[in-house]
Amino acid sequence: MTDQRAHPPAVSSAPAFAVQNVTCQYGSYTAVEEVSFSVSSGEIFALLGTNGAGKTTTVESLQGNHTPTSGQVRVLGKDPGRLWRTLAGRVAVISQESGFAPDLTVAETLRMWQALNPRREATAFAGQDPIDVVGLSHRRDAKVGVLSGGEKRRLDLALAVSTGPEVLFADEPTTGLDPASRRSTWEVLRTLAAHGCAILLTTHYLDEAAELADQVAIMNSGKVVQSGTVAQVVSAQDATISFALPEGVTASHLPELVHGRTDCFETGGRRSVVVYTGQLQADMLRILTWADEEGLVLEELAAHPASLDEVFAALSDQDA
Ligand SMILES: Nc1ncnc2c1ncn2[C@@H]1O[C@H](COP(=O)(O)OP(=O)(O)OP(=O)(O)O)[C@@H](O)[C@H]1O
Repeated sequence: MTDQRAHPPAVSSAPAFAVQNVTCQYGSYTAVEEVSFSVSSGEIFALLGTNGAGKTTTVESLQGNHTPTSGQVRVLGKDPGRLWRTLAGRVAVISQESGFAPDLTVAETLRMWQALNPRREATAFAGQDPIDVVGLSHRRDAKVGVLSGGEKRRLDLALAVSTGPEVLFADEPTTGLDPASRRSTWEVLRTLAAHGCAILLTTHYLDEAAELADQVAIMNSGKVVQSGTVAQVVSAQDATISFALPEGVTASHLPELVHGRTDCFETGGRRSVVVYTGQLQADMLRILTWADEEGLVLEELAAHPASLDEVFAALSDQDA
């Protein structure tokens, strides 16, 4: 699979879209509180969070569908609440609810869309039929009403691709897709970004965010509680070192040896230890030096940085 991210994206200095100190209230209930982020051309930004964290409300304010109680929202330099129409064709939206006419075929739906939203020149997938790009060629003449959920998602993507957008708001674009379709959607998103499109991705699939996003923000109870590159976000969580305890060695040696906390467990009559550490390199060096000095062989020795799933679970647990 070609990694389009290997080519540096066309990043300009002005953000393609941004929210600054945005707060959204429904009556007295604060759904989004002082949220800020800014995304440049060619970047993929993943907005993550538990159910009800405030992602949709934030995205709706970027789409001009929700006016924040306070703060500023800009898309391609414009206030989307007032000037959404002027952004037509330049901004594409993949929403969770597709509003397609069920009696039109896939091809007719695309033609109607293109008539309403003229395509920009020299964009990703120039010269290609968007229906082919998303792998819907075999359903070109099928009525939209009979498409499966996954096929409708792909039609959504075809319409988004068809105008060559500068900004794409993609709300859970791979929900309901089989693994192969999911991967091909990732390729399409990467190609759009490689051609300068700024993408806001909301997803509950953390592997998807880890795979695609240049930046992520994790929301919880209306606030951004962690943000940065995936590497920065996972570095905030402890890494693990694990190994089988050699015969005659007890885990009580380890707390003095390492910075992190240790856990011991037994499986199949074999005792193993896990060290949770914020200082992976230093603790690994201490463990290896200790084993070397003691003449021990550490079987099943492994080191793992934290995953986005673990960071997400830890932040959700804190809130709980
Ligand atoms: N129109 C509304 N009136 C009152 N409360 C609302 C309204 N819309 C959303 N909320 C509340 O605001 C909070 C944030 O909702 P939002 O839909 O933004 O969350 P989300 O992160 O997108 O969740 P999910 O992952 O479940 O889609 C939730 O507690 C929700 O119940």
